[in-house]
Amino acid sequence: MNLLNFDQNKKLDFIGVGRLCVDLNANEIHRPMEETMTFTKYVGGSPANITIGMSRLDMKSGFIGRIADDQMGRFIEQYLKNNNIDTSNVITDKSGTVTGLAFTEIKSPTDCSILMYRDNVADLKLEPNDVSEEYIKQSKAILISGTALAKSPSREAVFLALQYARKHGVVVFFDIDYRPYTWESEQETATYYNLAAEKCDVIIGTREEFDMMEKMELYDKSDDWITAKKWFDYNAKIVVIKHGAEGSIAYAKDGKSYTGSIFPAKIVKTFGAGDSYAAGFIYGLMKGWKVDTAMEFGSAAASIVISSHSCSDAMPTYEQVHSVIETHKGTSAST
Ligand SMILES: Nc1ncnc2c1ncn2[C@@H]1O[C@H](COP(=O)(O)OP(=O)(O)O)[C@@H](O)[C@H]1O
Ligand SMILES: O=C(O)C[C@@H](O)[C@H](O)C(=O)COP(=O)(O)O
Repeated sequence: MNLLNFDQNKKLDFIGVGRLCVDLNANEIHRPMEETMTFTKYVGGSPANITIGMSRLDMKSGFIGRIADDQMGRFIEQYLKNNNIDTSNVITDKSGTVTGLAFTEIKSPTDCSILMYRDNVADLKLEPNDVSEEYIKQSKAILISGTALAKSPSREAVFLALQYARKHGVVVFFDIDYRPYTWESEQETATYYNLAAEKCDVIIGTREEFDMMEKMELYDKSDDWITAKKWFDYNAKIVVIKHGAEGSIAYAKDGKSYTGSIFPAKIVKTFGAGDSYAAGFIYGLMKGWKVDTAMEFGSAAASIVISSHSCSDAMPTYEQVHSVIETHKGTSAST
């Protein structure tokens, strides 16, 4: 029995919801931001990156979000179009908002950080009115990213998207994508994350992100199985907990669990691992693969992106991911 049911009659495969931003990745790597002089501009924002990843894997994709009425906003829209992503539900915000910027600092392959400029950003102005029931209804799956829950009206827009998805049998993927700087308090954060997670079919997050959601629980210490099983009483069929270079673990509602291996990488920077893993993993599940096969595909996609300078632009094609898997067949790169 399939854990997830993707309605093959729907004309779109996948819709990303939420943040469309710009990444400015340091060109002079292995030095602190203070000494970095030049940056390369890429489309960014976790759900944008994942949707670009899905489109590179030939999934028919669209996006629901707001962009700023500025040069950066137009750059994002054009890039999505160039990547075959339907932008009919990407709205230009005319209220004077700006594009969210993420400056990345690459001090070493393992010491990377992000400096965010997110005051008055267009993505958080997404309104319930922007969310079309008809559009969501015609997709096999949607992806919600937690950062869009941080502020109204984007928060309400996401809950409406979740409601439409559930009503029309659209599979909901939830990438926790917790960015502390967008939130007011830990209690507020945990409250909205938990409310959203209840409505999702697949929940993907790092151990630290799930710990944030469990702030109000009385657990002594974090435990992946305890984390996962709570969600099977709601709508979840699969819960994935990512552990960075140690790989990942997935629990399924049917009681099975799967350990995800990692692939060796010539790491340039660590960010982008989660977004590329998500794209590869979701692709595998949508193809009807077994959970561990989808995890392997996600890990191989991540190894490609962390070996590259960008997140969005480095999202791999099927052939690229397949070639990494073939190259490492039989070697034990796994945890
Ligand atoms: N150092 C690494 N080498 C190879 N693969 C990695 C490395 N770090 C992360 N990955 C891959 O990317 C996945 C997601 O990474 P993780 O760091 O947990 O997520 P996030 O980027 O969301 O914090 C991991 O499960 C693993 O497959
Ligand atoms: O999500 C953002 O706003 C920034 C991303 O575009 C950025 O490149 C990044 O941090 C990706 O993060 P990850 O995939 O969760 O590691």
